[in-house]
Amino acid sequence: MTDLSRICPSFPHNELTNSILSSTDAANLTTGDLLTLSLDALAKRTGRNVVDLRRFLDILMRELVPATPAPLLEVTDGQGFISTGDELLDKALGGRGLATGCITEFVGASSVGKSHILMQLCLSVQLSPVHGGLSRKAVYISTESGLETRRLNQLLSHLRTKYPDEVSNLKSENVLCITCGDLEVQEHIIRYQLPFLVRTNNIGLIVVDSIASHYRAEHGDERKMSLHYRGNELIQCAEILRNLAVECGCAVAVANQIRDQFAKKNATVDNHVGAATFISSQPSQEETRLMNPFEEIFGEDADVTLSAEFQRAAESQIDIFDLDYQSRFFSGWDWLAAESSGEVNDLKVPALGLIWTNCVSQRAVLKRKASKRTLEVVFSPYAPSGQVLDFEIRADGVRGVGFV
Ligand SMILES: Nc1ncnc2c1ncn2[C@@H]1O[C@H](COP(=O)(O)OP(=O)(O)OP(=O)(O)O)[C@@H](O)[C@H]1O
Repeated sequence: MTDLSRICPSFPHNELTNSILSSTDAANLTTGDLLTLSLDALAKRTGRNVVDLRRFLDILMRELVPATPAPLLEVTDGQGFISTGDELLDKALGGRGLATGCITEFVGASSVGKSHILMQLCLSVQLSPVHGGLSRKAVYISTESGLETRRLNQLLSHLRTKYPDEVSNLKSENVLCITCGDLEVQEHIIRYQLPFLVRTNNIGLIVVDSIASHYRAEHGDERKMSLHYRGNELIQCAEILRNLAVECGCAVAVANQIRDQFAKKNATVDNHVGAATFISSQPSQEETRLMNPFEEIFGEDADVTLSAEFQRAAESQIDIFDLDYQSRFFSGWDWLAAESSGEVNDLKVPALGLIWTNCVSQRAVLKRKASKRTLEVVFSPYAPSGQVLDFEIRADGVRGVGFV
């Protein structure tokens, strides 16, 4: 590869890398091609199998991604923040809460607490700056079941009790709610209605809960989801959100329910065919029941979620590795380590790919194991990554318990 020695002088040469490099050279591929083409495309162009290519790419990515994290941005005078209302949660996000002017993504499985945090922010933004708000309203775009007004009102009444001097500012009407029934409506709203709403209503926070559900619903059943197809739609919506954040000085917070794909415990993932790794068989009812340790991850809904998702995956032989390879890398999931330790049984990747990751300035991953919930900022210009905060969901909001 002609440009690799220039871009990555420290690239390690061994039997595997030299052999792949000779194939990529022959196919005239640049380092950029290697980072952007799908594994399928690379396999076709080089005639190499995806397992070797993946190993090679993992090595390449490790070399390219600096071992020391980039320094955090200094907070400038113009930079706004919305406090989450919880000191530890604010700290996890960099000290003062959710930054304005960019997109922050909260990633996690169902019931982990994404909506709770987002609702809390919809109220916090209404507080005056002295209490961590912006004295502005919020737009809540719901792509699922709509805004849970009962929960919002519960949070609201707690906040009003906490800040009696802010009662006149804190109103549920200050959370403008839009529900989108399908992807077309979602895109139409983000493209046309949202900009008008934000510019004319003193909006300090835009929430999308959740960004991926319609993309998953409308493209999810295809065996190979096309990142290119989704990418165009996504990039345009993300650009609108980001531009509004910058132009209007508001924060954008999106929930992203991770895409959950399953393989049976103890290496059922056994069949590498081209870019696809197949889940080998549909589990029996008994097997499905036995796998309900997944409840730890998915909470009380695990029965329903797991069996339905698993069966769909097994029936359609969903390709679990071809999708979102880069996204998985950026979300810190180490395929090689998981493979070698035989833990290829808990595959959870954000539903959207690299193209979406590139639009997001901050990503916080929420996890749940039994009753314990954690939040970790994976990347952020203001918060150090790797800090894991234990948190609880309470009627008065999300509360940090302590850093792990
Ligand atoms: N009023 C409430 N008070 C306390 N906890 C609540 C309240 N309403 C819901 N919960 C709990 O909060 C948890 C998190 O729910 P939440 O809706 O925030 O999850 P989520 O991550 O947004 O899930 P999804 O992706 O399915 O929307 C759930 O376990 C739920 O039972």
